[in-house]
Amino acid sequence: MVPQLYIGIMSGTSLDGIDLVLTDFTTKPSLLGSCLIPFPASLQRELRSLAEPGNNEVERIGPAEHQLAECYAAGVKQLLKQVNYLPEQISAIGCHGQTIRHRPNQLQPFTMQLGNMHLLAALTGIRVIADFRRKDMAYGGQGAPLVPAFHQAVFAKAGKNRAVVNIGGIANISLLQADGTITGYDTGPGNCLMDDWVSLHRQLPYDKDGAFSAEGELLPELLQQLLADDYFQLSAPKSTGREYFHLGWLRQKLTGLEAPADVQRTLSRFTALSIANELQLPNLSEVFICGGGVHHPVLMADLQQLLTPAKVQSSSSAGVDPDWVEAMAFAWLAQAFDKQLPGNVPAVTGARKACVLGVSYSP
Ligand SMILES: Nc1ncnc2c1ncn2[C@@H]1O[C@H](COP(=O)(O)OP(=O)(O)OP(=O)(O)O)[C@@H](O)[C@H]1O
Ligand SMILES: CC(=O)N[C@H]1[C@@H]2OC[C@@H](O2)[C@@H](O)[C@@H]1O[C@H](C)C(=O)O
Repeated sequence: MVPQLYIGIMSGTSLDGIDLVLTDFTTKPSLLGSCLIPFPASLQRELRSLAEPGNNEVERIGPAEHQLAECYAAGVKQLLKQVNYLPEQISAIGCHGQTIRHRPNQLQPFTMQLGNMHLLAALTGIRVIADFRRKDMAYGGQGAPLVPAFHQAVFAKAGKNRAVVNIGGIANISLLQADGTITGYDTGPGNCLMDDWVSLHRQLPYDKDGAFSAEGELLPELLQQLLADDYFQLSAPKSTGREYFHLGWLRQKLTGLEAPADVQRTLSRFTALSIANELQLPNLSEVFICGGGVHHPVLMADLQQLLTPAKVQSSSSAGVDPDWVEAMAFAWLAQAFDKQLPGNVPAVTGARKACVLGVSYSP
């Protein structure tokens, strides 16, 4: 059997760094190695700033894409060294790129992921598959979320209603039903508002182990304000991003008199509720959590309380490391491209048809 080794690269909305995995798809998907490359601080600042509509973006995108490709390539080199593989043994890299704008609902919808993929192919000597979202959008889809097809491939179990929840910057769910049907969408913020708030008040990049949330008391009125936002009333298909859920959005809901720790506690409850409200299915037996939110104990405890009797657990209990699911999904999408299999799920994104997603960049 010819080995099918694919590298997946994901740098998500949290901008915490670049996730890389080497995945073997020769039989069932198996993780051979992984690493996280932090962004140089200046690039992280620039990407954060490019994700907010501002000035002179065209001139700034070029160098940012170049530097991003260099960081992705350095990550690939580190990963290959770590697992002791050579570039020529790798079938392809599936690279998500860095989302700086996602506007699926306007008259001329668009989504933009940065990364000079030609340069990544040239620097690594490995073929790159990228630009996964825009074909789905060309057929009327949201272009997101795209992980549900991969979630189905690895988490679905005949006869069981299961849900997979990715809690990154933004949270998205996949509902894998007993009869094989699949739905899913972005539920709203994952960690992004908690990250913004703890960074403002404690100068920390994130609420490590939920410590700041655990200090505060729930503010029921604020919670209702947050949940009353229009996004939560929209029906699926729907997807969102940092251009919608950001500090300015949160500030509009505050009186200014709240204690910071109470706001943080309320944000973690709000995140849990905005996810759990979408998972109220009869006979939902298991909920698998992946993404960085799995490490936030206050959030996880709230989710378990809100979803009982379903069992809320890390995706590791289904044999998939929660920190690498998204990067594995982009390795999986690259192998789907090579097999010319559809990567989107029209019932999820709203696209008019199932499509092979991605564009190939040869070295
Ligand atoms: N020990 C921890 N305690 C609390 N929160 C944590 C911990 N570790 C990670 N996180 C949270 O997880 C976030 C990163 O999650 P992840 O890497 O899944 O996001 P992402 O992939 O960038 O986002 P998205 O899925 O929206 O693209 C951090 O910003 C932080 O909020
Ligand atoms: C436009 C974009 O980058 N969306 C991301 C983001 O992060 C989580 C959520 O919002 C999801 O819609 C998507 O990522 C995953 C990988 C997806 O497409 O399934």
